Amino acid sequence: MQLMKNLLIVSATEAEILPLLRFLEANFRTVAQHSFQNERYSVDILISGVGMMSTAYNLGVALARNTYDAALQAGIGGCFDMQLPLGSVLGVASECYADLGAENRGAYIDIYELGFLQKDTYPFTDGKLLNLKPFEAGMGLDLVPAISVNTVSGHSPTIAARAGRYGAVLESMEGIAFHYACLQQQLPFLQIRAISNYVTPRDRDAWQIGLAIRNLNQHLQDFFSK
Ligand SMILES: O=C(O)c1cccc(C(=O)CC[C@H]2O[C@@H](n3cnc4c(=O)[nH]cnc43)[C@H](O)[C@@H]2O)c1
Repeated sequence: MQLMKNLLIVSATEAEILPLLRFLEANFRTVAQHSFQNERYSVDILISGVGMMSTAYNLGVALARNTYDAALQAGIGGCFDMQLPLGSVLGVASECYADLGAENRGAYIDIYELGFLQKDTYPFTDGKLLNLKPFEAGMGLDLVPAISVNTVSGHSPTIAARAGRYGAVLESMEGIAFHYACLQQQLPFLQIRAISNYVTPRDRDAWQIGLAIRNLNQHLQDFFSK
């Protein structure tokens, strides 16, 4: 007999996860608001808010209230690699802070150089939060490095500095909070991001948010339809 898996899906905004919500409403039993079940899965959807602080708080509350077998973070994100098509869906192999530190005129001093955090203090490994055992081995996605920011990169010198320093493929505003909480709880996890925009000087008209949300949610629906 197969045991039911208890999953938490975290999304910053309802818009990013609305198609999956509609799918679950239509195909699963609704047991409470944003809480669904079928024979194989119990799925809670948490709208965590944009940014690391509200994600950390709301995720902490959810993890204190319930016991989960795994957590997914599903959202859109910016991409440093222009060879990857907009709308591509990727998993995240590692996360790191990219704007927690101090400015020194044109230079950036990170939290480690400032001496407030050690690069290898658990759950950090060389300053990164690694996902070494991704949920369902990454759900068929390519796994890439990501950074988290409070301020979306939108100025050429900042973009060049962050791209050079971290070698990341993806940028979001919540990923590190999710990795941190899951690693601390020793909870299997996977962060999934669909590329809504390239990380360039701000050009909101070029963002493909609808395409990214469709592809992200299709990937999740395919997973629950298997
Ligand atoms: O305008 C809309 O219709 C809309 C619908 C759903 C979501 C949004 C967002 O703006 C979500 C913000 C969310 O996206 C992540 N994100 C996207 N691109 C980047 C980026 O280049 N750098 C950092 N974060 C990015 C971020 O995690 C926000 O939570 C709009």
